[in-house]
Amino acid sequence: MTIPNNDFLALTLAHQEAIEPFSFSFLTGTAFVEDTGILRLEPNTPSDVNLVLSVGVHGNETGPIELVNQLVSQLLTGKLTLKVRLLVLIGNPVAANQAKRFCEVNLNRLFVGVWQQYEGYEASRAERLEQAISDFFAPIADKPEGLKLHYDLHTAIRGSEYEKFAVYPYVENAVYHRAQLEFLAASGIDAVLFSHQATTTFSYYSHKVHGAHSFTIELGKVHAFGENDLSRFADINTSLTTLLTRGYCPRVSASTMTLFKVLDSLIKDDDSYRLNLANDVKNFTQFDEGFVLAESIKSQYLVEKTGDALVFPNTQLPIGQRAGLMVRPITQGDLTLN
Ligand SMILES: O=C(O)CCC(=O)N[C@@H](CCC(=O)O)C(=O)O
Ligand SMILES: [Zn+2]
Repeated sequence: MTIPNNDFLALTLAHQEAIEPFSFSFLTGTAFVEDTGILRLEPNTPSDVNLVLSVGVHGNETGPIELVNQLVSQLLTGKLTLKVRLLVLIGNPVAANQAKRFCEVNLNRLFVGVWQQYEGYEASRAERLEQAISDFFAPIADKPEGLKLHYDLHTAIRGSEYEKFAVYPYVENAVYHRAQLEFLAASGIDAVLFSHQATTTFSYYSHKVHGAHSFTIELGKVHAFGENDLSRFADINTSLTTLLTRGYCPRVSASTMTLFKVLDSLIKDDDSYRLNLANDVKNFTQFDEGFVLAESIKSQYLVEKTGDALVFPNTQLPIGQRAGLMVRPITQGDLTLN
């Protein structure tokens, strides 16, 4: 058995809950469909590069799903030669079939074991996705030369002053990886946010638990299946193609990217919680010092310094969840890079 038409996305959507595992050979490797939306490709020639590409952790963020599905198809048909170990994860196939961000709970808040506190589809899917990554990295546990990479590709709910941006998950020693920043620059990323605290996102999970170089990467605005202009992903398509077929991360100077440190997470603390901004305000909109950006009967958030900006504003979520990230521009000189 193979993947019909080399279309892993179609197979996944047609078997959204489960699929019997199967494997087959293709020109430059072996493919293992391990579960629905979980595909491992092993190259014929051994590689120290172990790459996880996850997409559709939010079901309605279809652009990256189409992009990665196209790359997988090109590998399976022999148009591209596989030179790295690759794990492709379509995060939330059930929500994707319903064109929804999630069914019951936001999957991207359930990692690092938080799924244990929940029941239902997303909780079991978070457990399955963590297991898939653990299994994928297991063979290189004792190999210091093994490079672990995880790029979790998303699209954002609203427009953005920086169309493409990455979230660098919290790094305890605050030493950041120059080569990975340069890879992000080569991938057409316009801005990077450096997280200030541990979270329960997928990218934080693979960094914290597996020591991977891991990022949430936002590639533009959400569109429905079939309505994405894949030419807008040309830079990351090229950089991922180089990584897959040559086995290294292409790099250009990181100086093209605007860098931000995350100052605060805004937390929805009550049903009365609201953000004082128009619905169509873009990510990275800046505010003046003292502006009351968020308020509820329990709290008020005043902008600390003129120029501080807001990313991911959203109040359509349960109490206790993140309603936005406050960020402030920094320079490369503010960072320790290795
Ligand atoms: O546009 C939005 O408001 C959300 C887009 C999105 O899904 N972003 C991720 C970021 C994850 C991270 O902080 O690393 C999310 O909210 O899960
Ligand atoms: Zn998302």
